[in-house]
Amino acid sequence: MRLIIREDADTAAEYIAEYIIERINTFAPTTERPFILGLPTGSSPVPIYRSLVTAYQMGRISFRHVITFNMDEYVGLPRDHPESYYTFMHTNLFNHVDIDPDNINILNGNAPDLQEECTMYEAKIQKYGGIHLFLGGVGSDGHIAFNEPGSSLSSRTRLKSLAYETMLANARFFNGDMGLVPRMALTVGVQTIMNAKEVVIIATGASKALAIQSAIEGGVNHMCTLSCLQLHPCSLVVVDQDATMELKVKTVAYFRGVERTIQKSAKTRRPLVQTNGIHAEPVEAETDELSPDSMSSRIQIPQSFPVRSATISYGST
Ligand SMILES: N[C@@H]1[C@@H](O)[C@H](O)[C@@H](COP(=O)(O)O)O[C@@H]1O
Repeated sequence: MRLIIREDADTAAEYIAEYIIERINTFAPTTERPFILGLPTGSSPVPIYRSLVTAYQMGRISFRHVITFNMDEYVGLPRDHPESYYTFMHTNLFNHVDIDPDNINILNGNAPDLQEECTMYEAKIQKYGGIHLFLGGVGSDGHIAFNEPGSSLSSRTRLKSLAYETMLANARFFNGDMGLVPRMALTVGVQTIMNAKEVVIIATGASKALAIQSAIEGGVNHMCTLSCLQLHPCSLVVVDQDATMELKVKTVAYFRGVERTIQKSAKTRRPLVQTNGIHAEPVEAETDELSPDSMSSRIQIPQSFPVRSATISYGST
């Protein structure tokens, strides 16, 4: 897992938007070989979608050959309800870019047979050969998609009851009225996300700090389903300063050091290392350039240290 820390929510979102643009453009999708993108809802991804729309308007990205699969949808909320995830995605992204409506996949929370809907969704993802990049957010209790605490780490797309904490958090979208928040949702499973070739998570704000601490410094645990990413060969978590508040100084220093090393290596333009089928930056020992105000400046970094390429390169464990 890699952790990228940015000053605030906007710069964290900007980082991810640029990352997605780079991934899609490098992939150079076509009709025969589309890019398969998993997408989340929630307030955290909104600035990412805003940046993607701007990039599209500037001609920097096209969604013509991108196929999307959304993470989840409420059960029983009409599709055109202002708070349905269908409406959210169209308002924030799909209505503003050149995506083919046939390439948009969102679970139907009003399907006559919800189990069948979930089974078909999984099958459709498989049909396309899996998801290339799954973007996600995280709940304050560490849930990913709607995989609430206690979810099976081997779960697939299915019907879930929402946790009280999630309903409380989402009540803000329903005029603060808990009674209006749907109690159930369809959601991709933890394993559905784990099967993506790459997973990128946005987590911003102090309310996510405990979840981030648990997912990064704790063990793999079904009470914080985001922690499953520790087992993913290519996962990236992008946070703002506030979301790091519960992390150890040493943890923050380590991940900042990794990023600096990668940036330095990129500048020297050494040949790329291939890790898990994805291009990675080469490894180089970190020796200097600690900014005086960074937490890392209080930590002694040896002149050189052995680093496994998989530890420090993009797509690290
Ligand atoms: N199902 C969604 C999650 O996918 C999302 O990550 C979470 C956090 O949302 P926010 O970004 O608004 O904090 O909200 C909901 O529970």
